This record gives sequence, structure tokens and C-alpha cells, in this order.
Amino acid sequence: MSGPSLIVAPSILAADFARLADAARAVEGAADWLHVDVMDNHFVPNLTIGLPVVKSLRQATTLPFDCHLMIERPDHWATGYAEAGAYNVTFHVEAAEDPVRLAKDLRAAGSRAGLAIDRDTPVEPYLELLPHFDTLLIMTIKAGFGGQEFMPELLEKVRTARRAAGGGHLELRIEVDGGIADDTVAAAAEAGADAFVAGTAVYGADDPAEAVRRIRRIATDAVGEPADG
Ligand SMILES: O=C(CO)[C@@H](O)[C@H](O)COP(=O)(O)O
Repeated sequence: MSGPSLIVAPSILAADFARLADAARAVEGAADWLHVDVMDNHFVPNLTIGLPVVKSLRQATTLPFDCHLMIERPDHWATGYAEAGAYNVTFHVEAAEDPVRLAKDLRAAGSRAGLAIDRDTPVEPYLELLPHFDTLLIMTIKAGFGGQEFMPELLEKVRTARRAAGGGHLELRIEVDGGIADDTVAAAAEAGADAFVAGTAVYGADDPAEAVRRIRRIATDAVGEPADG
């Protein structure tokens, strides 16, 4: 796996939307990616930001963008986020017409490709798609809102996906999203996740950068980290 062995990605959904650039800069040097939740009020019952904001914010921080598209018609919209400079663009399997085609289009447009699975969607039918993706995002809540309670039973999907990925044989990040905090991240790491989205736990903290470092420390302590990681 190239890059750091564990990824922490603060979700700006929990930040002050009037000060997104400040929120991004507050975790530079501590976070690996900045998680950007795009919601269209159709795929989920919430409306956040779209491409114009992502383009502007891209100029304001050095952090790689991890764009999580909770939108309908990702086949139409997703490559725009890659073209806008997102490092990783993740779309929902429940919304995509042709996930493999879209993964190829995203890579051709210059980003990594991520597949997201919402709370009520099993992972098994999609395991065969994993070789086409760089990231598998497993929701540990129902997609749509921050600040929800972590659902440990959803970690079974992480275990299943990690087994299918051959314990690291397949270059696949398994990202968990929803309720990740000091008291939940170890279980997620032990289940096989290696990328952790945290909104409330980071931007609800007095010191967001320190909150990121703490989450990383707890995850690392739970699974260990190679010396060259
Ligand atoms: O995708 C989502 C919500 O749908 C997440 O990225 C949330 O932003 C996570 O927030 P917390 O649960 O960490 O507060």
C-alpha cells in the first residue's frame, strides 16, 4: 500500500460552513485527507455543497480531497470532482448505473476511485467489483447526517471486505465513515479498516489537529504500524 498505513480524514460536514478554508487549514499537517461530503437532497435528505465550493476550497488547502458523493446520477457528476482536483472520488453503489465504468472514468480523469456502501446495503454482492477500486467506504451509520451514533454491527462488512481483499494483497483502502471517535476507532481498525472519517470528533473538539492525532494514535495502537509506514 503506498502512502501512510493509516489515513485520518476529517469531515468538513461538522465544520462551520462559513469558514471552510479555516477548517481545512486547521488540520493541515495532522490529517491525511480532507473528507468532503457532497449531498444533493435526493440520494440523502440533506443538502451540503457541490462542485463550485469544492473548486474554491481546492485553492485554499494543500490537503488531498476525499470527496464522498451522496448524490443521484454519480455517473453524470462524479468525474467533475476528479477534474476539479479531488484525490479520491467515492460514489454510492446504490446510485450508480455502471460502477466499473465510472471507476475507470474517474481514474482517467485523474483521481482514485471509491465505492461507498450505505448502512442497509450488504457488501457481498459487490466484492467482485473491488479490484476496480482504490477505496471501499463502508458507512457505519445511515448516510446523510453527521453526529450519529456509531453502529458496531456494521463492522462485519469491513471484516468481509478485508478478507476478500486478501488482508492487504489487493491494494484497497477500507474507509469507515460515521461516528468515528476516540472510543470507536480501535474497533474499526481491528476489523480491518485503514482509513477513518471523523467529523464531530474532530471539528467538535477544541483542538481539531490534536483530535486527528489522537484518533490516529488510538487506531495505530490497536493494530500496530510497520516501522517504514
Ligand atoms: O457521510 C457522512 C454523513 O453522511 C459523514 O462523513 C459524516 O460527516 C460523519 O460525521 P460524524 O459521524 O463523524 O460526526
